[in-house]
Amino acid sequence: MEIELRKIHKFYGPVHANRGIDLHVRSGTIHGVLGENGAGKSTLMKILAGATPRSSGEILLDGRAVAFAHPAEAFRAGIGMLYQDPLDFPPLTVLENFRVGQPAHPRKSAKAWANLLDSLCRAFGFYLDPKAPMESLTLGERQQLELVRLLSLGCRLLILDEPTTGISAAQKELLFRALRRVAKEGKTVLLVSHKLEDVESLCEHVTVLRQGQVTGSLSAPFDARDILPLMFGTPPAPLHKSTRTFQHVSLEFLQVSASGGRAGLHEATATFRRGEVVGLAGLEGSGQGVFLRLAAGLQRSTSGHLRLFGDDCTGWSYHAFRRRGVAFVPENRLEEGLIAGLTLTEHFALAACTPSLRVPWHQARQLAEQKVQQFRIRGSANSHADALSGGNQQRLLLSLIPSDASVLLLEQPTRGLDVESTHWVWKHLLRLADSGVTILFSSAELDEILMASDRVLVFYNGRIVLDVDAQDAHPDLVGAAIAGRLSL
Ligand SMILES: Nc1ncnc2c1ncn2[C@@H]1O[C@H](COP(=O)(O)OP(=O)(O)OP(=O)(O)O)[C@@H](O)[C@H]1O
Repeated sequence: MEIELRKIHKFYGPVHANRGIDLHVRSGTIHGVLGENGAGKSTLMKILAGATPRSSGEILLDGRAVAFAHPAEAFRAGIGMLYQDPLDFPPLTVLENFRVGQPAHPRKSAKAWANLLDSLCRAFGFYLDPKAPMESLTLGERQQLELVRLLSLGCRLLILDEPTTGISAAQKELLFRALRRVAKEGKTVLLVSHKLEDVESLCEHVTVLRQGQVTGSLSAPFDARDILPLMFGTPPAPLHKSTRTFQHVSLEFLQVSASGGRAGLHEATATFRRGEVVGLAGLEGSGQGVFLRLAAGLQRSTSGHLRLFGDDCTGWSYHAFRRRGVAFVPENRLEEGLIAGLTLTEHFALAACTPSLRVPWHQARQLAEQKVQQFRIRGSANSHADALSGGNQQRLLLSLIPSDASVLLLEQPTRGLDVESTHWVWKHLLRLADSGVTILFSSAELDEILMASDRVLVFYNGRIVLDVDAQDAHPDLVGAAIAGRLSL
């Protein structure tokens, strides 16, 4: 399917998110759309997928002008979009999710649907248990299911919004192989990303957006020196880490085991100190998620002990951890971290958690306005959390971290952020660490782990298999540990 977008404009009230965008994508190609946070990429893709109306401009599919009032219309025209957080139904099984949107075949048995799913998965090298509850799947697996579902429904243009954030390197490789195959079969793929490496390894063409406008279109082979100025104007400043020493113990894990995730956690022992930044690496579901949630009181251990500032905190509730200064920033911003439909002011009013029944609106509003400035959130105190771009939602989440936090636990703190926002987030976090906050974070990006950590813990199959200081954390060593080729 050949796509041509002409002079697309989109206003969200006063926000001019797309400012006359032209985009031409040839049939059977993989085309990248790159841009920093808030550049207008998701808006443009949502317009193409019928999820939001354009303010003006034209869309041509195979030379024919189209107008979609609804995603279902775009879908019927062969356009499918795989969102950053796939739009699936967590309480349903894999097979039930696969059947969503499929035409009714009263005589087609569950077995026949399972066989269809199985054959599609096999073709791409995916393995998905049709009976598994959706909520037990990793993000990468949820993506795989959505991909085969969209293809089985006859999509000829696949739009993927930041598909490689939060998935493992192995899952990324599988996904890229699948997308190359899809393009070879003549389908068109649009890949929205911040990551040059993804575009370099997958795309034949790339269009770069900045502040709602196209700043350039390039064809492979790409050179980062050409692309970065198109994305950011001037290249972002490199991250500077101060050298710190760590003495006082804040958090301890002593032989802690727990169930949950894909591999659970087995006899984890580790000690963390004030001011230390510790990166938790590992393939998705290798135990690092369970580890963070245990430290936040969101999950209970089955054996072992946890200590917080010397006190045994095994079995404490989330609120007990919270009262002792533990703050948790989840990966799923809109599902767990923020509340869609509530404004920034309402978020600060909720976070204030006063024991009285009176809501401190005035203070909450002032705080929201102050944080918008301080965290450079593109929005206002009245903006709804779900109306912010992904990067701005992350800034809002960080601005909600209580000022008295002494242990900060973050899942994928820069997931979906561009290079500049990633640097901004880390500068902010390292300032907190400098003031004595212990920071534990998980990330699917090895670069981020190596860039920001004072110490690296690698999880494999539910166990900590490597615990090293940053200066000894060579990419080869950490990579081998992640891949399970190392045991302590
Ligand atoms: N529903 C909405 N209501 C109001 N403003 C919006 C809405 N959706 C997006 N915006 C604004 O439009 C601009 C472009 O946002 P968009 O999500 O398209 O950017 P993006 O390039 O996809 O960013 P990110 O990579 O951070 O997701 C931003 O300023 C954003 O705050």
